[in-house]
Amino acid sequence: EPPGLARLSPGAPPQAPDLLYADGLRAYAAGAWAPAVALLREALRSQAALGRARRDCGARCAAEPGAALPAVLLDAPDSGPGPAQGAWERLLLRAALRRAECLTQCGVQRLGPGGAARLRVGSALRDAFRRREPYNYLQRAYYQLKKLDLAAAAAHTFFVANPTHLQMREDMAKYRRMSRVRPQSFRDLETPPYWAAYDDGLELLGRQEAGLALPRLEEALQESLAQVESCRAGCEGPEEQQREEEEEEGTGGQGGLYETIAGHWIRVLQCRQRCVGDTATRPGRSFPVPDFLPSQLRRLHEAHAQVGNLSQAMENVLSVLLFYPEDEAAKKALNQYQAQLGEPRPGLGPREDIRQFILRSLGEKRQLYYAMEHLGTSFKDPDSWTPAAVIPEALREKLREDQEKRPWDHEPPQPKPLTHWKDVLLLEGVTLTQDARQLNGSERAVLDGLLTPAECGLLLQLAKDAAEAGARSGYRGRRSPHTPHERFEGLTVLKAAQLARAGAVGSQGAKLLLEVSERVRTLTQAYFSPERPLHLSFTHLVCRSAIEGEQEQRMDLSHPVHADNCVLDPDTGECWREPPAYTYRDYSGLLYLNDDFHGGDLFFTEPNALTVTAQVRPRCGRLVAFSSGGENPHGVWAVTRGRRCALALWHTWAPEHREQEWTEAKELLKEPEEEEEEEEEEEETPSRDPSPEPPSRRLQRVQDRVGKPPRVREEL
Ligand SMILES: O=C(O)CCC(=O)C(=O)O
Ligand SMILES: [Fe+3]
Repeated sequence: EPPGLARLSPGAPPQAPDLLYADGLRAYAAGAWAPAVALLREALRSQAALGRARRDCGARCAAEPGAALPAVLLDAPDSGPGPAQGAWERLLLRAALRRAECLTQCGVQRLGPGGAARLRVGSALRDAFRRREPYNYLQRAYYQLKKLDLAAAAAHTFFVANPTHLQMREDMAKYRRMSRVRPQSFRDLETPPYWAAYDDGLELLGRQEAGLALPRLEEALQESLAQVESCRAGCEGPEEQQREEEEEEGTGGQGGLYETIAGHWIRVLQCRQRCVGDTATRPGRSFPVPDFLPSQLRRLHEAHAQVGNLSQAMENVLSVLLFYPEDEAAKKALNQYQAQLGEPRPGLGPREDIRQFILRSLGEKRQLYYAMEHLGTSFKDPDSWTPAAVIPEALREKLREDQEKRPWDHEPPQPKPLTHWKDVLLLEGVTLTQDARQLNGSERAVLDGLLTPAECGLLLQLAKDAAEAGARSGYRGRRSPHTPHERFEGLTVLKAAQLARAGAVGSQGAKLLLEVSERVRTLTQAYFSPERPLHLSFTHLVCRSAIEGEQEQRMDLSHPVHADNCVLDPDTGECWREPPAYTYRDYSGLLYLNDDFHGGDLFFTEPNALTVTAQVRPRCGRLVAFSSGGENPHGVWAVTRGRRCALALWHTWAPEHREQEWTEAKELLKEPEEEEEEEEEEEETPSRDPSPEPPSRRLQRVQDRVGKPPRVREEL
């Protein structure tokens, strides 16, 4: 029997997560897949049970009369005559003893002998669980057991929290290629549901569906608050104490009774204050959604106002004002709602949940600032709404200085509305393969999975058909403008639409070209420019082919090093944003369609145009996106065999440089049915589309040619 299985006797109280995990990994290493799965799952279950028990017990014991703090102690120490000297000490410590007793009993009831203390895990393991490491092992074990649905779910769960994990990226691609894995299999087994509610709410709002968005937005807010509570309960657990011991190790943090109590209490408060940020940080991200709660309240009041729920709009906007009393937009909205409501409604105030939340948080901040001023502890206030009055005078000056000195500490480097990221990461299996850091640059990214093999096939066919149509009309594939050793064919979206209209190419391909360019635009905007819309300014499908017999001793490039929106001077490294460069291009995208050619890798260089800093191999569905300026000089190595096709497109912030042809092409490609609706009586003119073929069949043909998705037997 593999090690550790004895731990899994049914009905027994949960075992310690770290022991289970260690046994699970041993079983895994021994290739005992089924026990590995059982143990790893039990480790996750036990860890979750521990969290739940702590939260529930915390809530229950806080509500227990004997264990709650006497009301008299809840007032500030200087608010009038308190209990007689020495009495508060007795009251406080008696309540603490009683609370500890309650928590211990509750833990034993919920988790068996030893309670929560028996299950506590070290910080390294806690981090591993936070990083969702067990899911990486789980997915492989499931895979070995041929449980592909679960394997894909586990892989996805891990990948969500580790979006740049290289191995998992490849594994994910393999799962996607497996015909027996359905898209629904890629589900997240861990992310708390409030993110789904939050994303749904935003999406519905984006579609002007305020009525449908409201329940989701409300759910998101309530569930985020619940998550904050759960996180806060965790702050009272032994882990915090342990962290404290670890941090103080070697610093001789041995105080007396009150120093120790105060020290521990400060840690608990610091931990609690971190909870909103934790709740607002999506799995796999380093930074929280900024102003998570106030911004949800803003959306709520606006949505309520839109559907005419004025009193709820009031409650929510008043809640925003609790965070930011000087918020001009909120004040204006408030006046408007008041005017619309007519007579004043005395009962109408801010939301109770938010009022409580703010009061409690401010109380904690006061204590933390007090300790900072008088005990020298540190506290980095995570909130931007803290009123200045809460910060002691003596600290204000210093904090301001720090802020000026180190702005990056206070402004996270990527304060983008992370909601859009969902689209980037999860849009039909798109994955972030390399980010700017991995590509040694500032604004660069490689994303994979934008096209299926069938779609690449369709676009390649389009390029081929268009080239043949050109040849028939006496227009031979030109030599490349960049090198005499290659041929070069470019097809714009408008040309593609015209050819489709004339029946020279399939309209499927032409439509796909439009659709895909929009897909790239959406992703590029989400990734690089979420707060400012990007427009397509130019799109074309480019194929470069090696001219046979002219490849010996080639020294030149397929595309010399250049920047896309400025004229690069390699001698000085400067880049002049002036004509003949296309100065209005802001972001570039290259979406590759194939890899069956030699050479042709894209590379980035230093501004000297010589030193290569990163290199990308084209392949079907891979998008390289980057800012178009002098920070991204790039070129293409010679294509020495075969034909390399890519969709090259540029995005602009300037609406006046939006591609007109795109709209024209869209018009041209409108379904005949749609046109018929407009011009009801028009006869169908067969010349337009000589041999219409049902789209499904045409797609099928492409699939036949590209080959079925390989039934992957590869070792993961
Ligand atoms: O095809 C490529 O990989 C790069 C092309 C390019 O840089 C351009 O057209 O500006
Ligand atoms: Fe370029």
